[in-house]
Parts: sequence; C-alpha cells; structure tokens
Amino acid sequence: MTATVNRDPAPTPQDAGSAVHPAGASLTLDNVSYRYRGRAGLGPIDLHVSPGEFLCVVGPSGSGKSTLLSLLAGFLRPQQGVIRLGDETVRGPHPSLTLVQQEGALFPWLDVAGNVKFGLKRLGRADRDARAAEALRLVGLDGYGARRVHELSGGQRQRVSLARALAVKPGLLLLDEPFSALDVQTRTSLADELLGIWWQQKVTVVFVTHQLEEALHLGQRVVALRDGEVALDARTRGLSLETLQAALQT
Ligand SMILES: Nc1ncnc2c1ncn2[C@@H]1O[C@H](COP(=O)(O)OP(=O)(O)OP(=O)(O)O)[C@@H](O)[C@H]1O
Repeated sequence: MTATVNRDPAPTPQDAGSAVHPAGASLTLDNVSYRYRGRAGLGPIDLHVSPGEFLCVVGPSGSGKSTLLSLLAGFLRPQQGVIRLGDETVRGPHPSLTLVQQEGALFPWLDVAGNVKFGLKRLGRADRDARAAEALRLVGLDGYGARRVHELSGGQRQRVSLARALAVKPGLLLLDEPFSALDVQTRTSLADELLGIWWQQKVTVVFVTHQLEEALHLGQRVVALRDGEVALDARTRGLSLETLQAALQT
C-alpha cells in the first residue's frame, strides 16, 4: 500500500492571496557548486525558493545537506555560480539570514534574554528588549528571560535558539536538524509550533532533516539530495513517502 502523506500545513502565502505580504526573502542558487579538494561536495545545482516558502531538504549522510546550508549561511563561498538572497549576492554571513542548529549553541554565561538579544547589538536598548520579549512570546517562553540556560530542558533550549534566530527578523531562516536531539513528543510539538510561527511571520524557511516523514509533514516543497545533486524537487502535497524514498535510492 502506498502511504501518502498529504498535508499542506497551512495555506501558502500564494493561497492566501493579496492580503498577505511575505516578509521572507527569495533565495536563488544559480549553477552553484562547492567541491572539497575538487571531489565530494555539492552541485552544480540550480534552485529558487520563493519569498515565504517552506522548503525541506533531505538526503542520506554525505549527500551534501550541510554543504548546502554552509553555502546558504555564507560560511562557504561557492567555487562556481551565485547565491542571491533577494537582490543581494550572498558573500558571507548576513544579518538577514540566521541558522538554527541541532544543539542550539547557546551561550551558557548569558541568561535567556541575553542569548536572544545577542544578534541585536545594533539596536537601541528599548528596541532590543522589545524584540527579545516578542521573540520569546512567539516560541512560548514568555517570562523566561531571566532564566539561566542550564535550567532549561532540551526543548526549551531549542525554543531559545529559535527565538534568537527570529529576533533579528530574518528574511531567510535556515534550520539544520533543529529538533533531532529531542524526544518524539517534544519534536512533534516544536515542529507544529514552528509551522505556526512560519505562518505568522512569513519568513522563508530552509529546513534540513534526515527524517523524510518530517519533511513531508512540515514542508510545502521538498528537495532530495543524492551524491551532491538534486534527485527530486517536488511539492509535498500528494507526494508519497515511497516516491521520496525511491528518489533517494535510485
Ligand atoms: N571538510 C570536508 N573535507 C572533505 N570532504 C568533505 C568535507 N565536508 C564534507 N565533505 C564531503 O562532502 C560530501 C557532502 O558532505 P555533507 O557534510 O554536506 O553531507 P550531509 O548530507 O550533510 O551529511 P550528514 O547527513 O552526514 O551530515 C560528503 O561526501 C563528505 O564526505
């Protein structure tokens, strides 16, 4: 039997019509490649992500997911091709582009609010405080600002990481297996909260995961990488798990 996961998590910005003005930036990869010592790596690939789109990237170990995220985050420079965020070429880490990783990477010497405000140094104090409070409310941690990081559960720490990323009001949110270290229940509820936040904020999302079911549940679109190339690029609506698995195997 074919198990079809047929879920569009929320109406897309396009579905919602002209009332919605996505805050997210478009992302374009034009003939991009990066090869370590000229061999393994990624590309060349072409990819366009629309403003406000939620894209999931899947692929087996070594298929190029981390390389792709490092390129998008500006940590690596393409050896060939161009990456654009909106009209701007990505040449390095960019304030409108934030990355949330598996283990959050919070600063243990700062309290929760200090962590969330970390990327807001260019703002005045009142704006920083307001942004941090808003971001903590978005992730369900209203009132947690004065807590120490070590007092938090794994799920709460990932919420703080997400709040820190959202506080800068990014055009593009990059998520690298952000929930994979969490238990299934926490993972599921955080994934659903992320969908709510995405829908509210209209940020463009690139979400990397090993879990094909998670990609079909969360994404509007999924890109499957195999050996550094795009093996499948499809809308998730109506896409079966078997089709996705087959694309990664053949
Ligand atoms: N620093 C490096 N030096 C040499 N080769 C590398 C380096 N980093 C990655 N590679 C190679 O590039 C290819 C893509 O690796 P990448 O880490 O992007 O894959 P991945 O899909 O993120 O894997 P995983 O799911 O295991 O994290 C692999 O063949 C890997 O061995």
